[in-house]
Amino acid sequence: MMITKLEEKKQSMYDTVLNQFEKTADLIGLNPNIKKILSLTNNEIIVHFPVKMDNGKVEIFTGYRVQHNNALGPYKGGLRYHPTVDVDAAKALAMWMTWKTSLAGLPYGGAKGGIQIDPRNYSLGELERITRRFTYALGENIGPEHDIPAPDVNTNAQTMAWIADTYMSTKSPSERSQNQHVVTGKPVGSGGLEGRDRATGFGVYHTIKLLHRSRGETLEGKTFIVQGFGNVGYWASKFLVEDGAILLAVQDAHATLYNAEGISVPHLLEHSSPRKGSIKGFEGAKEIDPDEFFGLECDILIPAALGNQITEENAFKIKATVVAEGANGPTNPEGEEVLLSRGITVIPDILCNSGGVIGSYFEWLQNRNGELWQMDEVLEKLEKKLTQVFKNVEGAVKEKNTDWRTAAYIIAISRIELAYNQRGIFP
Ligand SMILES: NC(=O)C1=CN([C@@H]2O[C@H](COP(=O)(O)OP(=O)(O)OC[C@H]3O[C@@H](n4cnc5c(N)ncnc54)[C@H](OP(=O)(O)O)[C@@H]3O)[C@@H](O)[C@H]2O)C=CC1
Ligand SMILES: O=C(O)CCC(=O)C(=O)O
Repeated sequence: MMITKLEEKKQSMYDTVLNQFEKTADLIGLNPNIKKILSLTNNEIIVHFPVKMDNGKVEIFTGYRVQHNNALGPYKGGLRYHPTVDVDAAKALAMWMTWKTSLAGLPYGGAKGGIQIDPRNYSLGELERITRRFTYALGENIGPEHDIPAPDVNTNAQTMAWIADTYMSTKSPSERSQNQHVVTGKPVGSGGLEGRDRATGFGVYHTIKLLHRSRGETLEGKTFIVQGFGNVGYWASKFLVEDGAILLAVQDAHATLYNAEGISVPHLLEHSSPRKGSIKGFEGAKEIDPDEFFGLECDILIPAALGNQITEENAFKIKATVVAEGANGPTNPEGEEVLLSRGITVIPDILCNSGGVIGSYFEWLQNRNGELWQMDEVLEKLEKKLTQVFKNVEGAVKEKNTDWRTAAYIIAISRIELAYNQRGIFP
């Protein structure tokens, strides 16, 4: 059977996460029974549901929720609306969530899902109806103590508000308010956490800062380039520039922009927001060939878009000395081998972008306890938690004399192994 380019890409995202897992499992001598369990996903839920479009016609949509593992707590992870969403992509992304929540020491497992659509093709009203029908179709496969979705690519606080409202409406009046934490990343005012919007980007920035600090450097004058100017790319850029770094180039799905003098983050946001997120046409930078992006001279590269962007085909071009993975799975194993052999430090996704799920955990606690946390309190707690997680990984890098991803995986997988062993199931 002929494999299309797109299918090859999706296939390799799942291969990537399995390769990373198996490498660590072998390194730490993971109990073979636990290895078997973690190699597979617990549940793969696929739902088909009808939605009436603005023109009166009915379209059938396909939605996914893959629950990888819940040894440490309820399943947790985002929902993505994108044409590349399918069961393999969701499996890979769900596994990454398991490692991420474990590494961060959160009482969660890992899940991911979404709908295979390009949301740009639908009106706001249609997106609302699609989201509500998807939630209804998922039914009790999600739940505040069972599986808690959150925003990911092309979903946001509004999407989460529709999900929470639909899910809560299926409960009896007395139970409704106890179910608000069925999703995190909600709008502030509807149970959302102050600061969850910036939590992932803040984490990307903070881990980059900590890495530089551990080398006796600051971010003042450091140059960086960002792929993706959505939630993660924007907030990471904003915090970095506020700390003295210079944004040289930005790439999204529609354009690649470059300015040797630095790109203004607020101006680029102002330009891109009303145009549904695209940076194309921004006057504060020149548009360059997308193929030039990874080879640009800079200190830090932040992939903050989709998976499998840094591969053996372009890793040799990268000039940055630090790759900070805002996206999930942006580097394939072959690409990483090239980066490491060239002395480039990779801050792995499960550490670098973990600010998002840590923020989600705070929101979940806030809802569960009927509290309202303030922005300064949230950012302080987030910074403290991220610093602790970073130091744990840094310690393992030194102790095991290994790269950052392997160190992070050793911690994450060992914690899950310990939980299984403590239950006494696998002598
Ligand atoms: N949101 C969160 O809290 C978290 C997100 N992540 C990960 O971060 C990444 C980005 O997520 P998020 O910022 O939320 O998503 P958004 O939807 O907010 O933004 C996605 C960005 O990626 C760009 N993009 C899409 N396809 C391509 C492409 N082929 N080449 C270049 N750029 C592209 C989009 O461009 P365009 O607008 O032109 O389509 C957009 O700028 C994902 O990998 C996600 O899983 C990880 C942890 C938490
Ligand atoms: O906030 C969350 O629960 C998960 C966010 C997410 O999807 C991710 O970290 O990749």
